[in-house]
Amino acid sequence: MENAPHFGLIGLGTMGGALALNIAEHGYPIAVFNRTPAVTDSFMQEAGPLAARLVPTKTLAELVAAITPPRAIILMVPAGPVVDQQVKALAPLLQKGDLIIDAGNANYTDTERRVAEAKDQPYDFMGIGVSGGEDGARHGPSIMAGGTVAQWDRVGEMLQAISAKYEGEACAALMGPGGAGHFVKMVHNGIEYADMEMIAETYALMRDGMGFDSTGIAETFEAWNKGPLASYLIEISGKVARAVDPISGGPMLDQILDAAGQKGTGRWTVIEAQKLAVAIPVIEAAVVARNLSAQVKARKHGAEVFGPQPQPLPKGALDTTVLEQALIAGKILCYAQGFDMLSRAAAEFSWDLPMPTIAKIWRAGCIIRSAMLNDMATALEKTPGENLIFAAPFTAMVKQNEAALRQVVIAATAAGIAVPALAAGLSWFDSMRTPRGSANMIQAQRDFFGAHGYERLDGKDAPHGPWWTNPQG
Ligand SMILES: NC(=O)C1=CN([C@@H]2O[C@H](COP(=O)(O)OP(=O)(O)OC[C@H]3O[C@@H](n4cnc5c(N)ncnc54)[C@H](OP(=O)(O)O)[C@@H]3O)[C@@H](O)[C@H]2O)C=CC1
Ligand SMILES: O=C(CO)[C@H](O)[C@H](O)COP(=O)(O)O
Repeated sequence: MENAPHFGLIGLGTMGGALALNIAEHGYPIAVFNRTPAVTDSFMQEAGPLAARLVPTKTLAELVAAITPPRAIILMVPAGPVVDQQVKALAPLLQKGDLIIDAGNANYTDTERRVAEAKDQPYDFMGIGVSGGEDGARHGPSIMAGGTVAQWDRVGEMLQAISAKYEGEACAALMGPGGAGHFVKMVHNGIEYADMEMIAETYALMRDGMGFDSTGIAETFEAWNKGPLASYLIEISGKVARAVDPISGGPMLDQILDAAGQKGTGRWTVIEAQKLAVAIPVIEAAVVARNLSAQVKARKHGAEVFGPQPQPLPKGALDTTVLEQALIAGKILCYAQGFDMLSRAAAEFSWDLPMPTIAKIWRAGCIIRSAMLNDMATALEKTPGENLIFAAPFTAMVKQNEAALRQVVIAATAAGIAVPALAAGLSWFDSMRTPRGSANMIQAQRDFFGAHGYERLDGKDAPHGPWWTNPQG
């Protein structure tokens, strides 16, 4: 080997193996370790010429010994206790200046804790969010790093080298200290859930409401991928709609159980949004939809008791242009909520989250990459602190597509086709343009039963009442 490695990686699974090859391909020698040694053997056998820049090791001690200090060791293992176990096992082997980088989908609160714990330890700790799936990890992911400027100065060059490039710009950047990188990755995944759910809702409308076959559905997604909705998720939706089941010979989608899995990042986004008291109803609806999808038996029982839904839409109720416009509106509303959550978190945690940069590093490499993110980056740059729906060109796009979103939600609701995320987006939008809402009723109720007080519109003093403020029971 030409140069001894300064980098190491633990966990040669889907992401870790691909990331190690990507790092080696960019000229950084790297030592690798996997819990199951046979995986390391087959990884090395399949590495081809890149094997020359890889050092396979069979114990953690061997791994550490193979890396020249100061070491940077990437963990690509399941989030949660496994990360703590790995850190605990590595700690006695490390020395001052060594750095552990958790690149999995950690909960940002765990990252904050691990950074704090590292202060009394020989090693340093940072958490980075990586998006792009296996292909992204291998050929260029989007990387949301959390840590100090000194840590970024140390590993940022490598992270930028291996990251995706958007018109030559690296899709890797420092988000802020501690858990900031994992927080941004968490919100990325929340948006990913919502994007996927809204696409699935348009799929249901085409399949159940409009009677499209899989070819019609695939052709629609393919056409949308040439317009404002152009994105990785629309692209793969077209591909999965076209895929044929090798067993039945019919559409693959028709053979897949309608129960969505989830590993937690979407749920965490919703939990953190509630803690911040920020409204992200499209993402919340997407998480709820995954929860409901898993209730396969209950949904079957519901159909037996109440009669099955959905019904086909009346002929001509919707067309693919209206559906596309509804999805454009829903997508903008969802991203407006996601970016709002990020800016509220930045204020709450005193993080200087680089909002335009976040949109920029999501333009390539990550699962939610899309054509729209370039305009979002510009909008966040030109009108900092402004909600995306109030920023050009998105105000105009929402105005253009709002009627279609309403038409779709009304038609779907009438036919019993559940569109929770699209409907949540519309409801949020309606709330955001209602100057006189209904919360005066809530304030009056709160004051009635709990003497919680309220503000008068005319600004005059209003201690309580005039209702009964101490009801029995
Ligand atoms: N898959 C994806 O699209 C993405 C995943 N991520 C995140 O990346 C991380 C890794 O995911 P992924 O590569 O998909 O997972 P895989 O299941 O493919 O790989 C997991 C790796 O962790 C190792 N591992 C599992 N349990 C232990 C343990 N108890 N002790 C030591 N090593 C262990 C496995 O080793 P062994 O071979 O011995 O089982 C394997 O190398 C996760 O945090 C995930 O959320 C992030 C972005 C995208
Ligand atoms: O981080 C990712 C993509 O960005 C992973 O693929 C993650 O597993 C997706 O989340 P879930 O498994 O909950 O659908």
